[in-house]
Amino acid sequence: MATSFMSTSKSQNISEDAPHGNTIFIPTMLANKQTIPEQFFWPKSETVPATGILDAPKIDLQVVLTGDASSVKAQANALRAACETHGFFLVVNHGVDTQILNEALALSEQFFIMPLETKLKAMQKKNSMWGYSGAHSERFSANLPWKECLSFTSDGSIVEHLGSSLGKEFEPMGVVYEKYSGAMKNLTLSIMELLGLSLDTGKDYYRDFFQDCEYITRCNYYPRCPQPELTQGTGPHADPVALTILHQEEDEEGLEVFTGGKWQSVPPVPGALVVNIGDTFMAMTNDIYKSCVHRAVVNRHSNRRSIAFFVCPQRNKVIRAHDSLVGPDSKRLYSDFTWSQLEEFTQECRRYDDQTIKYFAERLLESSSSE
Ligand SMILES: C=C1C[C@]23C[C@@]1(O)CC[C@H]2[C@]1(C)CCC[C@@](C)(C(=O)O)[C@H]1[C@@H]3C(=O)O
Ligand SMILES: O=C(O)CCC(=O)C(=O)O
Ligand SMILES: [Fe+2]
Repeated sequence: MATSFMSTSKSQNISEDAPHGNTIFIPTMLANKQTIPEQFFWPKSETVPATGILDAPKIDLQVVLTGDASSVKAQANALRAACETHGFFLVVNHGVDTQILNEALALSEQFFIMPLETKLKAMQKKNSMWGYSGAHSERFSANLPWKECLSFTSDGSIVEHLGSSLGKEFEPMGVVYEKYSGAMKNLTLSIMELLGLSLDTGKDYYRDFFQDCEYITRCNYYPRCPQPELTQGTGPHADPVALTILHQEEDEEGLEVFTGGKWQSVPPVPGALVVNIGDTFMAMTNDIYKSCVHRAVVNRHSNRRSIAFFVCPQRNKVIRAHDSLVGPDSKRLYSDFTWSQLEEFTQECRRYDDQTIKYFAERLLESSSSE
């Protein structure tokens, strides 16, 4: 099937063999138009503006790692209060090198403003999370998010992947994202220690479980949009993974959380990283901690960049709530599962949204009761 690419210049000679026969939409090439294609329209119910600012606690990691017992307990209690309600918190004094954080953001923008031909060389292939995506239009044909993504998975060298798909001149870019991912992995393990303390499962319980975790480092680019009120940068969803560490650029708002019955903005805080509980960790707490619905909105005046570090358990490890978290008066809400099963469900069975884990849990219970 011939495939067209939505670009500003019809004469642009670009590849005709887009994956899966979809029309590929490239938001950076649509940003200067007066209107947006209808494929980017989202239901009005999902584009209700935010009416509040989230009060997310600032967890000081230096205090957690070096403070006295009472200071650590105070941090653990603040973390618990946030995770029991909306699952979002900020980490400050996180120890991640500011230069790596800034370089990773800057390099992502350099990639997204490159010619389409270059970006298409790194196009995501079917059933692979690795690579470039233009509004996920290679996968979906409606409710497209107004964003472009470049995702790096932990199953291989980012340097080799970029070098082989884009050319040796991109290998230094791979070095930056390998350093970035390594720093985020270390930060993840420190956060897992505090989560263990906050749940009284012990400092090492989740740290040990996620020692061999998988991850996806995803650069998001949200170009300015001529009709932001009609679309979404990233639609309402809960992250299916265990934990997400989000680095958002300091002078652009966009991230919003649905909690307290309304959308609430999570404005950038200089020096802070945003962390949110994902569905997998919520299941590991038998829903004591919440994986909240969130989204990213866009605007007509400026671009926005973010880098999401998605933490997933090693794909065949059994995900099961610690016995101490399933009280005598409560039942296990999830049958045992693996990340591999949940990831397949998100990619194959239905498009990811704010109900996915509910449907997945029902599917698990059905299959375990039929065994
Ligand atoms: C397993 C995953 C699927 C998505 C990336 C991720 O690694 C974790 C978050 C998921 C996602 C961001 C949730 C919202 C919808 C989605 C399609 C997106 O907007 O990017 C999801 C990601 C995906 O590429 O499927
Ligand atoms: O870019 C953002 O602010 C949020 C992105 C997000 O929620 C995601 O990629 O899962
Ligand atoms: Fe998310």
